[in-house]
Amino acid sequence: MSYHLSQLGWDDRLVSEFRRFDRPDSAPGRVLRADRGVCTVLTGSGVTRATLGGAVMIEAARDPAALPSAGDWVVLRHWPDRRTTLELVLPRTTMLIRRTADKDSSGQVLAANMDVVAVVEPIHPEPDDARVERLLALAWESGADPLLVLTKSDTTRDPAAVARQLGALAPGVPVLPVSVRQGRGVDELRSYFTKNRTLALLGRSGAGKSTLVNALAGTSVMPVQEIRDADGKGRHTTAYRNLVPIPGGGAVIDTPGIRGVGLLDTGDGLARAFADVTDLASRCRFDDCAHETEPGCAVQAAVADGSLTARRLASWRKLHHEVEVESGRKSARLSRQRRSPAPPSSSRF
Ligand SMILES: Nc1nc2c(ncn2[C@@H]2O[C@H](COP(=O)(O)OP(=O)(O)OP(=O)(O)O)[C@@H](O)[C@H]2O)c(=O)[nH]1
Ligand SMILES: [Zn+2]
Repeated sequence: MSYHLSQLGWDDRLVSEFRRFDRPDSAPGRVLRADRGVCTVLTGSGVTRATLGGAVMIEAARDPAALPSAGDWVVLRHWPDRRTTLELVLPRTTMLIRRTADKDSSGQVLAANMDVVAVVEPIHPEPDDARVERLLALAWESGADPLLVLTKSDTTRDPAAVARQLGALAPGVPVLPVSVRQGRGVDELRSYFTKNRTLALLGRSGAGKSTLVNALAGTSVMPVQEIRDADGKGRHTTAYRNLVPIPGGGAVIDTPGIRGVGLLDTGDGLARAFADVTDLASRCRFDDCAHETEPGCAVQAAVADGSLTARRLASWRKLHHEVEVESGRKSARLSRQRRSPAPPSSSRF
């Protein structure tokens, strides 16, 4: 398939970023899939596999978030021995980042440069309020526009009622019930990545993300295929790609079905996901109100009059606590890094 990078959002900003590194043997591309040490990249002349160049490895050793991820715009270099290396990740406009399990609280980038992040939550089995809240905080934190997609809407008689109910957990976020089975909501979802934009899907395994990608792309692109050589030696190829270019323009990024994601909230993702609570808190009598037994606490007043549920307040507290603990760990890591200076920086190429 020949594909113009402009249909994936390659624009003037990226052109000028790329020009700074342009050499006769280099080419720009977008990462379709990132594996350990090797990426599948779409360039103007097709899909290619690239191993990570030295500069990228050095950077990633210091900060795993520097590793290329699906959606990244990158600079490739073609070598005389036909190898292709990924030399540089161009600056990201947005990124979905989760906290990894290691005790250093570093981040893993799930997707980059998307315009919209859809939190995908199934209506069946029962939607999980806390998961929706957590994923929405992650979506806000990415810098992209959040959207809440409720899949399998054919499993309930009144999808609009479920949308209203979950909409209360998503202030300022459009809520879209979708059923691929009945073909409902799919066209509306498509409108989020027209004009060469990129939509990322974030949700638990089984939420229906692959089914959605297939419906949006109009083909069966998602199922994982493992092709083995006839001799059974196990050359392992997979058709699976996290970023799927959509015929006619735009792209969808399917993030891995995640069991749980740790928040790595360095900006205002949590505050925006809980805009209702943040707004109440700004109206408490004391600036440092802990929203417990203080007089004039607008948050507790809202719980008392039923306009804020105790469950949502508890959820907000829990995520806040998590972020505070993690940022404590992160500053410990940064001060350790400062004590051991980085190796001298090498040239990019
Ligand atoms: N009733 C109904 N079932 C659906 C719909 N969309 C998906 N499903 C079912 O939900 C299940 C999970 O769908 P997938 O698309 O594989 O989910 P996923 O989010 O990609 O899961 P992972 O690949 O594990 O990340 C499958 O059995 C689908 O058939 C829908 O619109 N209606
Ligand atoms: Zn208060």
